[in-house]
Amino acid sequence: MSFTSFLLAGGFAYVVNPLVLSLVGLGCVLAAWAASGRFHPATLRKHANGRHVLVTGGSKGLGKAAAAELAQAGARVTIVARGKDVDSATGKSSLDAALEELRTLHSDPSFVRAYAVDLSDYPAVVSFVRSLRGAAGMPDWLVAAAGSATPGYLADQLPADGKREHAHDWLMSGNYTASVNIVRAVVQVAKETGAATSADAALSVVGLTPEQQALMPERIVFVGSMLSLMSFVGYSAYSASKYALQGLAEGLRSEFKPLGTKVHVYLPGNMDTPGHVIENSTKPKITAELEGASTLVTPRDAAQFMFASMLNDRYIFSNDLLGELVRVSASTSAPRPNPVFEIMATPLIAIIFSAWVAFADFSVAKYFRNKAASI
Ligand SMILES: CCCCCCCCCCCCCCCC(=O)[C@@H](N)CO
Repeated sequence: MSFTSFLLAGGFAYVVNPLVLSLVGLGCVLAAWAASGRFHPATLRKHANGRHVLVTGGSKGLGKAAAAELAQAGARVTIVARGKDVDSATGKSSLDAALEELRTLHSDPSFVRAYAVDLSDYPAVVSFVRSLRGAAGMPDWLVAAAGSATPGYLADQLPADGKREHAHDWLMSGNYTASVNIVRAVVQVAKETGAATSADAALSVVGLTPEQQALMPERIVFVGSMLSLMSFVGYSAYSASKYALQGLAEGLRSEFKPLGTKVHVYLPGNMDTPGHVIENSTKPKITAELEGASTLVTPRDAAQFMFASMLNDRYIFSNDLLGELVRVSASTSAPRPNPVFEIMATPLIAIIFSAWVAFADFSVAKYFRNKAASI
């Protein structure tokens, strides 16, 4: 064997083979991802028809789009939002407007309900769940879609005058605390049922007696973001709250499994929503430039992808192709739907992702260099 053919054989074994394997893995991962996100209205109808679904943040954006799909699928839908913002033209809050709109989509308008609740206020959330239980029963599914984004540099988001309420605090309360509160309130109201007997103690699972277990939802989906698994300039406050949500979901996925409660985390990219318009008003230019890599989707497409993936029992998923790559390369305790293909694809994704991070650091440096040069 000549030295050249030795090198070629070595090169093939060490570079081409792994590359081919990685590409095959990636192809299979992406094919499975696309298939699991394909929405079939009949499938949602089959699973959601007659179920009671509670949607937080249901007055706008993804929450409202999700509620619309559910209403069309014949679910009993309850939306919750703060409901404080009143449209000066119509005199109606976004919550009332969404309720009206959703009722037109349902074959039985009385199946759609709306409650104005500040989800960051735990006692208020508990009394809401108590009254919901009386009015419509406990939810079969819980879609925790409440949240918002106010990007900005940390140096521009310092607490003013010792005021506690600033981006790093209120994104935590609006995105994380609001979501954990609704889950805790549902569990708390479930725990108010039935006096515990000694038999219950033996049969209790993760702190709930059989009677209480029956009141737990079948599915809980937390709406995170691609920024639950990565971050960059301008998103420190937002991303922290979305990482927190992801950690919560990861713990609860394991804990609620013996109850038969399936936990999911959805990691959308950017969506064409009222919230997106607001966030763009405080978004640094460089932040917008870096996230340009993800495409804007309609909340309806995002909601459909979410339900399709949930019903395919994906635990953590993104509708964005880059989001799927980020998920596959993330090192978490999330179960993998296709472990073999994902492990095969990982080296290639890790190379692309590292290149992106280097590119992002370079872009940030260049942005501020050019900014300084422009004056
Ligand atoms: C192999 C992997 C390559 C990785 C490339 C990463 C691309 C970065 C795109 C980040 C987009 C962030 C979208 C979420 C935005 C969001 O949640 C807020 N705008 C809130 O609304």
